[in-house]
This record gives sequence, structure tokens and C-alpha cells, in this order.
Amino acid sequence: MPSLSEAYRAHPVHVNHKHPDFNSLQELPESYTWNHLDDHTLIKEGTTSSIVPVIDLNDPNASKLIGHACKTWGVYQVVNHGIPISLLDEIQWLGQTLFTLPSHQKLKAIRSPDGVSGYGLARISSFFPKLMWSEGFTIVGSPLDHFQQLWPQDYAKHCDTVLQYDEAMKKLAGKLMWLMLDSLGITMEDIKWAGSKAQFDEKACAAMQLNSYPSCPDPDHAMGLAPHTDSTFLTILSQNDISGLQVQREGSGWVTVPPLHGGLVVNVGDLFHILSNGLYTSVLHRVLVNRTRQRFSVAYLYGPPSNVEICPHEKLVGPTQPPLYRSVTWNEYLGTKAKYFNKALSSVSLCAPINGLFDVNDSNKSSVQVG
Ligand SMILES: O=C(O)CCC(=O)C(=O)O
Ligand SMILES: [Fe+2]
Repeated sequence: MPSLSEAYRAHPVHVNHKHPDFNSLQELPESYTWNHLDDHTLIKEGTTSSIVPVIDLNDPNASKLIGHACKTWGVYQVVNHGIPISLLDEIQWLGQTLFTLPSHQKLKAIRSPDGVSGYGLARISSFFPKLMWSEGFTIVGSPLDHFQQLWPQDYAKHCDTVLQYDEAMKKLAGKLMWLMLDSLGITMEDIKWAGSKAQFDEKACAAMQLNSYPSCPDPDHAMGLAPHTDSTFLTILSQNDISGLQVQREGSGWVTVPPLHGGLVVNVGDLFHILSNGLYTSVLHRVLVNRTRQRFSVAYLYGPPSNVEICPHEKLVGPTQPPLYRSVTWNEYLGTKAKYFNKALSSVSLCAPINGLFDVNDSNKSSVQVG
């Protein structure tokens, strides 16, 4: 079975890693200036329709509430999720420590052109004419080699934090996935490739993405991370206390996901959108930056074993509900995403082919995007 890093490697990224020292820039360079940020669509915050649902995992109705949130928003926040706040603080601290290293030090751990792990610009950069006001560090598998470069003395304790976070997140992501499936009336027996719960937890694939959004001299014209959906089943995001993440909601526009101390944001990704036959929406999201405070986030990107075929579940299709998507593996979908980016879902749609999207089976070309 190809591992997730092999799957990413099969679809290499071509990002031009010109790494600025953000802190030294007093003005927003032209290459970072986004002239048409469509904020007029932003709805008034504070109205009930604009609040991303917050779900208590101890609530006996959690699965139902999650299902409703996935259907109406494609995103929710969870509390009482069982991850110790101290571990969330530790991973945030790790990101902060990493991104505040001097540029020359960070560049020692730069993502290689055919690699997936390491320091670099957002992988989605190649799809936009302007640069994003952010830096990232991707971890697939062990971060040991890169961490030894970054912290010749202290690497072991940072590796240990990543390992602990990975274990805790994998458990939580599995739990959330089964709650989401349960809300659709799908049980473990209905998912043939899952095996037992323990087997599935072992086989599921994941990547970790540390993000930093430095303070910005002209935030109204800068973009931290451009609009995208994640290619995952689901993504669990831990953000520090600085807001910036926004999700798009039909009829409302961009809505801020407010930081909630100890809370975690959960996004529905493209693969779950496919599996649910479009009932649960893969959420379009972006990140804005601000003038005074640096924002950090950690995204845990979670999906099935990379060679398992994902298709609309048979329980959700029938004579009146035809399957809306063809089946894809995560491996193949990464190639599709690399080619079509935000049109990747449409490109595997069975009912609404988009003009100009041909040859979707040819997934070995071009650049790729993580999430
Ligand atoms: O920083 C955030 O809030 C979002 C990050 C994100 O969307 C990603 O890493 O895919
Ligand atoms: Fe994302």
C-alpha cells in the first residue's frame, strides 16, 4: 500500500520558495497585494445565523448535532474532546518556536521539490498569481531529520510533542469520523474497507500542517491563506487566540470562526463530501491576517488509507438519489487536486462535468496541494 508521503511524492509540487523575512517588511510588496478581497459579502458577526456550531462531545446528541453542522455549514467546533489543553498549548508553542527561528535556520529544513515534509510556502501558492502572507511546515511521517536541522540540541523533545499530538489527534479524528458516519446512518459494518475500529485507526492516513501568519503592514490587501477546501475526510484545526480563519457559507458569505480556548475546529473535506454523496459539504475556507498579532495554527489532515476507493456510500444512493461522484482513492484525488485545485470535486462529479475538465484519470502530472 502506498503511504501518504509516497502518494504526495507521486504528485510533486512546484512552488517557488522565495522566502521573505516577513518581519523586515514595512510595506506590503506588490507581489503580496490582493486587490479584490471580497469582504462586502461578510455578514454581520454576532447574528445567530453567523455562528459556527460549537458541539460538546459529551452531549448524548453529539452525532445528530454534528450531522446537522456538516450539512448546513461543513464546519463545527468541538469542546470536551478529551485532548488535554496542555498538549494543545505544547503544539502551539512548538509552531511558535519553529517559525520564530531566524530565516537561515528555517531554510535548513526547506521542503525539497519532490518532498512533502518540511518548511515552505503554502502548497496552494502555485494556483494564485499573488503570494500569501504565511509560512508553513508540513509533517508526514517522522519529523526527525528536519528537526535535527532546526534544533541540533533540542530536537528530541519537539519530536516527542509531535508524536504525542499525532497519537491524540488520530484517536479524536477516528472518533469524529465515526460520529459523522453514524449521523448518516452508516455503521462500521457498512464500511467494508474499515475492518475493526483498531485496524482502521492503524491504517488511516494523516498529515500535520503547522501554519504561521505574521503581523502584516497592510492586512486589508493581504491574504494569509487563499480560499480552498481540504482533500481530506476531515481536518482538525487548533488555532491560537488570534482570529483569521473564515469559512464560506452559502447565502451569507465569509464568516469568521472565532478562536475558542481549548476548542478545536473541524472541517469536512472533499473525500467525506464524496462519501456522503454531497450531503455533507466540503467547506471553502481562507485565512486573513492582522496588523499587530502573529497567528499560529496546526491543521491535522485526516483521511482513509491512501489506496482505498472512496465513493458515495451505497446507503445514500438509490433510484431517487443517484451517486453524484465516481470513486477515487486519496492517492488519485491528490493528483486530481493538483491539476484542478478548487474544481477537483467537480472533476470527479458524475452529473455536472465542467467544460475543459478532461482526462481526470491522468493524475501523475503537475503540481499538488496538501489539504
Ligand atoms: O490556519 C488556519 O486557520 C487554516 C489552515 C488551513 O486551512 C490548512 O492548513 O489547510
Ligand atoms: Fe485548509
